[in-house]
Amino acid sequence: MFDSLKKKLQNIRTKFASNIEDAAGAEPEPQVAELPEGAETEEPVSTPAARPEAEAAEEPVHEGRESPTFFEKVKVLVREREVLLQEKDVEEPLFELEMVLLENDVALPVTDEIIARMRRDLVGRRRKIGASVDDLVVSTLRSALCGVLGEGLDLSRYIREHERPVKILFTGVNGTGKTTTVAKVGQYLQKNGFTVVIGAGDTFRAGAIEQIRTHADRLGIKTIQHQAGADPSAVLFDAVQYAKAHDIDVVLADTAGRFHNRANLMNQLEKIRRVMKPDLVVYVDEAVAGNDAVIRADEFNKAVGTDAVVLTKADMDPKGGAAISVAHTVGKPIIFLGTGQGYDDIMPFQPRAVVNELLGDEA
Ligand SMILES: Nc1nc2c(ncn2[C@@H]2O[C@H](COP(=O)(O)OP(=O)(O)OP(=O)(O)O)[C@@H](O)[C@H]2O)c(=O)[nH]1
Repeated sequence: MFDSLKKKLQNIRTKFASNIEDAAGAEPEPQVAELPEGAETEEPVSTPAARPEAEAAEEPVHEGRESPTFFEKVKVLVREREVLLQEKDVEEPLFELEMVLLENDVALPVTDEIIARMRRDLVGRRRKIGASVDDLVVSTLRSALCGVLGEGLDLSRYIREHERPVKILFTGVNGTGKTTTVAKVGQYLQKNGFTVVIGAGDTFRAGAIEQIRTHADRLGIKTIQHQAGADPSAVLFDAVQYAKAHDIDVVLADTAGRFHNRANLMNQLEKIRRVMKPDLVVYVDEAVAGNDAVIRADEFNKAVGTDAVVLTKADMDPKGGAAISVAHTVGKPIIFLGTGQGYDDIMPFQPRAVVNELLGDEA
């Protein structure tokens, strides 16, 4: 997943690290204060200009102790290794990062936001480098990426905190993996202890009812269906009634694929919303569509409103641009990533885990 972006980010890390090392090398070394002859009990002090007051206050005080050992002095120096970065020190790697993000389909405003966050975190601020410059780069990059990815949405928790049945309406463009996602989410919820019914609301595409029914039967989930061509609002209304009558926790509503600019289909969706009154409208699109998916999600949200997004086919997406951009652009969380064709191939979207995957690091 996101292999191309991952590899490029690794190169950028190295670039940032080498520029920061150069900048640190150009700074005056912190000094151990000259000790007056015979004054063995003095504290080691680093160059005062290199230390903010708050940190100076954290200096260990060896109260009632003899002079610090040589090892303690060295430890203080390593801990105090700092650098004051200027724009020129990070200009080049920031530009390269910008290019990498754009080439990997990260939307322009999101790229701008990431670069601005990196610049704000690095330039003009005295930063401790400690033992590894790479740690500084990774933590800055991590916080910039987490900043644009937002919080995510824990579906199990949402269901526990809402009145049952919780009604989830899945919408989106044709062929992006909506029906498969409904089945995957059904299994995910069952595994998390919830009961589920599926409404076969795609009455438009030939074979769609049989497709969702086959998935549901395999997973032991009840399907509510009408004839092909029936009014999807009526099907989904019946699914909600069934859930109420049988104390089912969640209704998952499949719908026909549609583009936001197809007025008749969007009116139909509006009617479904009025009749079914979903708690969550989930927009499904494919990660491989990159920026197109982000634009479509945004337009869908403006047209009918969206509460959360699922990005499918993340397993086939080397770039990761849509996954990074969509939440920030639409202002709604990604709830799941689809990671394959099997029912288990679904991953709750946890921004920190995705960033760790991208940076190839543990939290
Ligand atoms: N690799 C991969 N394939 C997926 C994923 N999700 C769905 N697919 C495949 O994408 C194809 C289309 O999936 P569907 O679920 O039929 O798509 P749909 O959006 O319901 O299609 P319409 O009913 O035409 O709107 C199928 O072959 C799925 O197996 C995923 O996360 N990864």
